[in-house]
Order: sequence, then structure tokens, then C-alpha cells
Amino acid sequence: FTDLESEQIARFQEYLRIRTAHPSPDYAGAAAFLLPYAASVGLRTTTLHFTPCKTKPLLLLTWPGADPSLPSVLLNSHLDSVPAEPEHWAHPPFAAHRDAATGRVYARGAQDDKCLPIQYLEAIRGLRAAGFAPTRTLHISLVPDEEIGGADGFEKFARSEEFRALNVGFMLDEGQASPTDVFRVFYADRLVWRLIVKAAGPPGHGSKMFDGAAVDNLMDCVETVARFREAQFGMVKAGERGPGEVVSVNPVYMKAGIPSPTGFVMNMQPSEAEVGFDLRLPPTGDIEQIKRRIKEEWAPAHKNLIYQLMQKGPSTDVAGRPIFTATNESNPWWSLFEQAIISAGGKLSKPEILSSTTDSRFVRQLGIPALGFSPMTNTPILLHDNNEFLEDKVFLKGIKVYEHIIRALTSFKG
Ligand SMILES: CSCC[C@H](NC=O)C(=O)O
Ligand SMILES: [Zn+2]
Ligand SMILES: [Zn+2]
Repeated sequence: FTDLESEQIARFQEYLRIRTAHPSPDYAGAAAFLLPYAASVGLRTTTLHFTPCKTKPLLLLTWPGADPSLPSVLLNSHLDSVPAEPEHWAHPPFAAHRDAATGRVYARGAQDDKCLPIQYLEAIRGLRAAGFAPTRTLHISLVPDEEIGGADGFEKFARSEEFRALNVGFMLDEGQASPTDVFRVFYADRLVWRLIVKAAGPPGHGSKMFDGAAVDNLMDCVETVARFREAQFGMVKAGERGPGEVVSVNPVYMKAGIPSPTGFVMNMQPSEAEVGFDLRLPPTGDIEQIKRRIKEEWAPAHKNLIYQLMQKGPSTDVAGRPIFTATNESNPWWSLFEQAIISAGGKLSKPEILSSTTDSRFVRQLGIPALGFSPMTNTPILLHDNNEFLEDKVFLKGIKVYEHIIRALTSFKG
């Protein structure tokens, strides 16, 4: 590695060592690292707050363009990470250990998405060194709380006067790693719903066989949902649909039983039981059809089941259309992005729907085009997983890719 490359890897490790994982992300630590860093590459910095306690900063970094009248380009990244269970990791999740043999940097957030701000800032450093000056203004937003839904983060930001004033024409946000040598890009997120089903039934002796116990009723629900899930997953396994193109429904918690000092009472069948599902639909998915299914098949009242269905985030854009970004000639930003990847020597896969959810949805909802992209090829998908890592060479290559992307997007005069 060159001296610069070694420094870039060290900066990545330094950021990974700041504990920005939930449930108590060190946002102050992240800001104390990122703000002077951004200033050192010549960016203007601002800190916004959308909570009264001011514990959730949103950092805004700006590289002014020669023509501030043109809509700007926004690069986004969330500051927070999901928690890690250190006992299941080969290396401590906040040590950012670099394995000398493989170059893998292990840390919570290595892929999701703490590589991004370092790559953005180092790309800007590289472009400045090459004498490049943007025509359009470039903004970077570093936002809190994406992993918990963004209510105090991008959701409030997107509704703010400060956001409107940025006059954003296009946004790039996180994507997902690619196990092959082809870059992946995402033009939509799925819609997020939460489903809670509660069962009731007569209690009874643990030894008694009878119909209609609460757990019996709940199992009916879980089995019906499992059959639907198998059919959806089957289409993914068969390669007929991408993972973002089907409805996913996964049980995420189950609750039943009568607690006792040593655990649960073992010889009583409880009168209540409950299950929670994470439910996701493609942006064009038919929620009315799913609602009918829940009412008639998954949680019918005649089986003593009641349910709550809650939507998390928007289901259409401000004009009432499904939320996705065009990936054809109708969207000039798409062509610029595609060309930038080619000029960086990369190949791009067919645009996909992301199976999970990002802050992009708040921007797309406003009718502003946004793509999900994380430049990580030949990398296993380890977001939210144990032993999350990113290889140093892949990380460094990403910096070069962003140089091409930033150059192309901020030079667009159309
Ligand atoms: C309710 S929005 C939740 C956002 C979250 N994002 C990343 O994992 C997700 O579950 O996809
Ligand atoms: Zn993420
Ligand atoms: Zn995540």
C-alpha cells in the first residue's frame, strides 16, 4: 500500500472503533471524528438536530459547486449500526482488527455502512488533489437512527426546511455487498409492515388433549403463514424472482406460557399466546390482498385470533405512485451513474429491489431519484451478521469508484 492508502485504511478502522451500535450509539463520538475530518478535506460542515435533547446529530457536509443554481447531489450514510454479540465473533466487533493474511477488516458496521463516509471523504480528497472542481454542489448527509426506522433521523430531515433548501436533484445511499465481481445497484426498497397476532383459548391441564387452546390456535396461524412463506421463498430459490421481488413474512418473536420462578409452569396450557411477524412487500405489492389473506386465512376471528397490522414508513410517493427510481433513459442520473461505473472499470448488475429498507425511501417519496449502492464486489453479504468484514483492497477500490461517480454526477450541466 501507498502511505495514503495505509492512512485511508487506518481512518476506516478508527471510525469503526467508535461504538455507534444500538441501543446507545455514540453519536457524539462519531461527530467528533467526522466533522474535523470533513473540514480537513475542505468541506463546509453543519450539524442539525431534530430532537429537543440534541443527542441525535445529523451532520451535513458541503462541497459548493460552481453553479449553485443547479439541483445538488446528495451522498447519504447512516451513523448508527445494529448491535453485535461479541461471543459469536472471531474478533471483537469494535476492534476493527485487520487480518494480515487476507486484508479483512472485521467490525460491526464494516459493510453497513461505515465504509461509506470514509470513501466519500477520501474520494473528495483525491478529486481535489487532481484539481477537479464540481459544477453542481455536493452534499453529504450523515444521519442518526436509520437502523431503528429513521423517525428522528432522515424522516424528519426529509420534511425539514433545511432539506428543501439543499435542492437535491439526486441521492446515492447505501446498497448491499456483491458476492461476485459485478456491482449491485438498488432502485427501490420494499415496504415494511409489522403484524402481531394474538390467540386466545380455554386454559387446561398440561396433560389434557383438547381443541382450541390458545397455542393450538396460534400454531394454526404460524403454519398457514409458513406455507405462504414457502411459496414466496420458493420463487426466490428457483431464481424466478429476486429476494426483493416477493413478499417476505418472518416470525420475529413468540410469546406464550405462564412464568414461574424457575422458568415456565410446565403443566398448564396458557389461555393467551402471541406471535410477531416482519412483513415486507415489493413497492408495487398489493397490500389489500395481503390484508384479506390475514383476515380470512392467517388470523381468522373464528379461530380465536385477533391481529394488529402496522405500516412502518410510506407506501406511495407524494403523487400516490409506487416508490421507485427509474433506471432507464427517462432518468438522466441513471445514465450518468451507469457510465461512471463503466469508466471506473466496473460492471453493473441488473438493478434490484433491496429486500430490506433504507433512508432512500424518504427521498424517493418526495419524487427525488435515489439509488442504493455500496461498492463492495467479491464480498459475502454480512450486514447484521456475525464477523462482518470488508477487505482492505475492496474498500480502497471503492474510493476510486466514488471519484468517478462524484466527478460524473457533479459535472452534469443538464
Ligand atoms: C421500519 S424501517 C427499518 C429499517 C431497517 N433498516 C435496516 O436494516 C430495516 O429493518 O430494514
Ligand atoms: Zn445500513
Ligand atoms: Zn443495517
